[in-house]
Amino acid sequence: MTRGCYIGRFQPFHNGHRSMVEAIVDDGHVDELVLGIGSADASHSRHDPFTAGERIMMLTKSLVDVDLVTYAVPIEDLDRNSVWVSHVQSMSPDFDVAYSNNPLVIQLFEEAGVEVRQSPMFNREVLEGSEVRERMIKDGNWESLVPDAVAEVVEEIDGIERIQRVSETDSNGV
Ligand SMILES: Nc1ncnc2c1ncn2[C@@H]1O[C@H](COP(=O)(O)OP(=O)(O)OP(=O)(O)O)[C@@H](O)[C@H]1O
Ligand SMILES: NC(=O)c1ccc[n+]([C@@H]2O[C@H](COP(=O)(O)O)[C@@H](O)[C@H]2O)c1
Repeated sequence: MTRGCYIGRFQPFHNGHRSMVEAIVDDGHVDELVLGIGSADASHSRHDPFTAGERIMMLTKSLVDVDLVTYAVPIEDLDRNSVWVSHVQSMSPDFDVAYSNNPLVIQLFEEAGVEVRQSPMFNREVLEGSEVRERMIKDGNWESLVPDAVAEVVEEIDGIERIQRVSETDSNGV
């Protein structure tokens, strides 16, 4: 039995993330997949509007039809990159391979001796968290970039009102 770990902030979970999970399933290398919710402690900002619990709802409901056992595990950030992989391992079920397209994450796992697999970037011109958040703030068409289940969760939690309101006072970038 082989288990993988795919870490992301998922702010929000979008169709690029969903395509990456589908690529992991098609790859056939793992039987189970841990979804690590990075920056789990962050919420209520332009860059990180949604709580870890809300992100767990988004990805759990978006992946009900996927033929893979998945576990969502919140992972808080640490000040020290050098011990971050140990921190991830301490919070997660054991895994044999990490999935990421993030250069720093890839470097940290490889330096710790963990095999890393990447996927192609899917339609990255628009399938990017910052693009989805920008559209949410500007009342653009963000729904087409996320699974239907994510749009439903955003509606349930009044997510658009939240991100628009925090953006009025949060001058950091999306
Ligand atoms: N369109 C995509 N295709 C393939 N992988 C993606 C895509 N978008 C994000 N990823 C990968 O998924 C992981 C988690 O990404 P993350 O949650 O940071 O999303 P993001 O779209 O890069 O968001 P942000 O703009 O908020 O940084 C990273 O490894 C990232 O490279
Ligand atoms: N030192 C640290 O806490 C550390 C290091 C590398 C990645 N991370 C986190 O891992 C996640 C990586 O996800 P993304 O690929 O979505 O950026 C982010 O939440 C990021 O903050 C944290």
